[in-house]
Amino acid sequence: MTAETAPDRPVLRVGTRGSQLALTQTGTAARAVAAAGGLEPELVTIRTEGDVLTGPLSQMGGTGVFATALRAALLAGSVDLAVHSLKDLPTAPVPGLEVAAVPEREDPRDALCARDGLTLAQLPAGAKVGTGSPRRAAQVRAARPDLEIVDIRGNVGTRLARVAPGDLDAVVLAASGLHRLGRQDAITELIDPSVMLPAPGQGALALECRAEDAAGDAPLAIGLAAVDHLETRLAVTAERALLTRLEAGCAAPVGTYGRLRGDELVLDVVVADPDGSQVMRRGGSTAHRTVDAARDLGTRLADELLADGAGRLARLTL
Ligand SMILES: NCc1[nH]cc(CCC(=O)O)c1CC(=O)O
Repeated sequence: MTAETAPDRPVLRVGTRGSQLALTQTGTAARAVAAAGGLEPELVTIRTEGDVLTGPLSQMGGTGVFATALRAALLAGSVDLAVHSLKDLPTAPVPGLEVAAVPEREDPRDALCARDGLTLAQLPAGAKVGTGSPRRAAQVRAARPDLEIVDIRGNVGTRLARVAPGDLDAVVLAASGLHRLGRQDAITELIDPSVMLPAPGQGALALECRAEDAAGDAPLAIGLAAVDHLETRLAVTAERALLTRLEAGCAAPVGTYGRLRGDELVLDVVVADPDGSQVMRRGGSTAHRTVDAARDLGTRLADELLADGAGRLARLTL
């Protein structure tokens, strides 16, 4: 990318989706890994199934539409590193690949972007709120049953542009994406997690490479170790273990938020009917700050929810 510097440094080929958000966050992550490993980053744009298909995301047939092509490029050796939005990455491990680093998370909250500076509580009855996410729809409906949910999709800019006279009164988007794109000016409320729990992994990135490149003292392994962030890894490990046990995908009506509070790892969960009629909440914590304890916490909360009948809800879509 920066041809004027050190032409003799080995090149790090980094796969990315072509959206503006993907290019921005991949560029930032790639520069950090490359700088720490003494490498020269080069972005390789890969067109994914999720960029090509149109229609509601919740009906596009399951998880991983964004990740599959990047993973194929890693396995084929055409790139050495893939940068994913963690919340779009399927939980099933891929033989031969490893999420070797999870950098420090951005703000995990969802953001309301409404006309006239309005908050969720201030929107008038009947106001139209756009989202393609069953998780967001369920929690908006639970908080404000009088609002109308409109199913939308498209990239962040497209969705923001729908907030216009005669169209939508508001949309809900991830605060992290808006920050990365420099569009935080559009945010009228950072929705508190007590009202809306984010998607598992929201705001975090997953840096994935071939398993044989993840360990040892090769430049890439050194670069990845330098950007890995333990607190974020613990939080997202608990969130993703929950999702795995619920057998829910990234488009499921499941919200969860893990974070350290003092010495404890705390996890909050919501599983909801997308129509807002049923909302199940759960919380738990562990005193052990290890990846294994984080995984156990997520699995345990999922088992408690399943025992209460959450399995039906977790597999519902809009
Ligand atoms: N499913 C789309 C998607 N995937 C990742 C982000 C950005 C947020 C993140 O990095 O978690 C977004 C946009 C959004 O949800 O508003």
